[in-house]
Amino acid sequence: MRIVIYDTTLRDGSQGEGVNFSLQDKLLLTRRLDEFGIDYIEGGYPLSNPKDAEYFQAVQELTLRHARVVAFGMTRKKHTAVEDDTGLRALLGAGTAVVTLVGKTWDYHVTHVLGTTLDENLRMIEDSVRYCRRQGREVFYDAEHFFDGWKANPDYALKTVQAAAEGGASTIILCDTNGGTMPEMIAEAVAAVRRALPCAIGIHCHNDCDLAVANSLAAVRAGATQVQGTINGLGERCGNADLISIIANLALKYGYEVLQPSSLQRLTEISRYVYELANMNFRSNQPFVGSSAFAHKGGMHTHAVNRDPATYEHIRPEMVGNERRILVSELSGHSTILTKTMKYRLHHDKALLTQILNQVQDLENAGYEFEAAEASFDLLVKKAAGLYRPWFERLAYRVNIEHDSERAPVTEATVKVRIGDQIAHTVSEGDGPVNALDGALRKALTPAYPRLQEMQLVDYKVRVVNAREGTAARVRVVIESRDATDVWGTVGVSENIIEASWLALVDSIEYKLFKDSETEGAGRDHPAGGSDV
Ligand SMILES: CC(=O)SCCNC(=O)CCNC(=O)[C@H](O)C(C)(C)COP(=O)(O)OP(=O)(O)OC[C@H]1O[C@@H](n2cnc3c(N)ncnc32)[C@H](O)[C@@H]1OP(=O)(O)O
Ligand SMILES: CC(=O)C(=O)O
Repeated sequence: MRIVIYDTTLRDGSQGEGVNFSLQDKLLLTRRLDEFGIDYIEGGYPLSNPKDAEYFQAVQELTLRHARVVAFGMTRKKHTAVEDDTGLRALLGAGTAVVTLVGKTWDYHVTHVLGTTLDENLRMIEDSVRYCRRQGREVFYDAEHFFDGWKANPDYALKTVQAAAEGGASTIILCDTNGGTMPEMIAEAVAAVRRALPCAIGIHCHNDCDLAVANSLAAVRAGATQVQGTINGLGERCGNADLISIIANLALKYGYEVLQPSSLQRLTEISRYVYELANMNFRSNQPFVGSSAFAHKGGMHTHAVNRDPATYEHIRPEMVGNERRILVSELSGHSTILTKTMKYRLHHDKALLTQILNQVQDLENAGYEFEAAEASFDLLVKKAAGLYRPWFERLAYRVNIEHDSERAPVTEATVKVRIGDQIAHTVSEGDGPVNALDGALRKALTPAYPRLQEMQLVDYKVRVVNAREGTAARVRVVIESRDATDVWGTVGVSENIIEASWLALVDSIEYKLFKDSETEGAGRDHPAGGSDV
């Protein structure tokens, strides 16, 4: 059986705190959602603002393969003729073949928010739906607060959706607008409405009890055939139902047909695209698509996963476009170290693996953390295995910050290193100490290693690791770097934040030099004429 997926990231998603899509963002996302295979894309609320109204004009220029774009609006104002209602005029002006109308279900909302009678609300619903139908639109009807209305006054709640059906709505979507309903209640009400109405039923849940996904699935099990939600669960208050989890669960756990055959493998990609577009951080523990969703840290887990991933994975990560990761930490056992050092073929040397494991545990005890610093771990392994030869020798560094009342602080770093038999002594200014050190170190090294120009530092995180010691506490600095092909993390720990940054920075540069020499052939560019790796 096929379940229709209705995405409201561009409308309800943008009602989430901190979410604001530009017109260009909205058009880009429309194209991506279409490519991903979404059936209906709710593009916005044309009455609300000029950007949304403009979107519906601009979107007509896009050639979409599959998705249908939907405009959203509310039922006519009380005691207003449909032809004179500005909301309906804006909705129809959007020019979409499908419109979604939201109307009131809960009697309390009708009397206290709309300030009208129960009968007038029924007329508002039926008139509005019928009018849009007469204008040639397919109409979806969002029954706002359906489940609260059902609890308070089920007869009236049912009359409101019957009015929408009378008006000609093709699908009635039951909304858990306040997100406070439990799954059994959702299932019971959906089944009851399904028995009472001739049209298709949909579900639209909010996540205030962290149940929006479970509630949406319960509704489908009770007969709903359309699911509304947003990518990554963006939306008002605690958000909407997360379509990422809904799509994966419908397809993989229940075997429903959803979207297109290739959509599932693109789930991780679309999730991350929306985070990027919304300028939000990824949620690493997000089910199915988070970077930790298939990350194994506990030594016992890694041991078993090496034998068969199904021992600690409910699905194969590639089914949703994600990947398995093995994390190194103080919780690692020999199997983790073995897996992470596979490329060095150290499996025969149990003593060395134990030495590396002990070193990781000691360093983590001293404040290091290798989970996000796999490049520093790689250098540690090289050193322990005798595979490390320095690309340069660090002789000295100095950082100076000058600040007077006349101008903003100026940071200057000086670095002295030996490369082969040459000494390089360089100076650089920067936005801050790390930026200045990075600049000076590169100035010193780039003439010998030009490919360092390809890399850049993309993230810098600092954390106090033993806060009770006050200013003598150690700090951990994690730096993320990237070049055209890879992203890597390095770590440094010290009582001095600049020294911790320097350690992480040097690791980052050394890792890049080793990485390039390993891909291009051992020894390339190495001042000693070749490394053993
Ligand atoms: C559950 C949902 O998420 S529904 C979507 C909610 N989304 C938004 O509110 C975002 C976009 N909203 C907006 O841009 C504005 O609120 C607008 C343009 C829709 C309306 O703006 P305004 O006319 O200034 O009204 P305002 O926002 O103050 O109040 C809402 C009005 O809608 C009326 N209203 C609310 N729901 C309905 C409905 N289903 N049918 C008819 N009228 C309704 C209210 O009674 C109120 O009208 P009143 O001031 O005449 O009493
Ligand atoms: C329609 C809608 O967004 C809601 O009821 O939550």
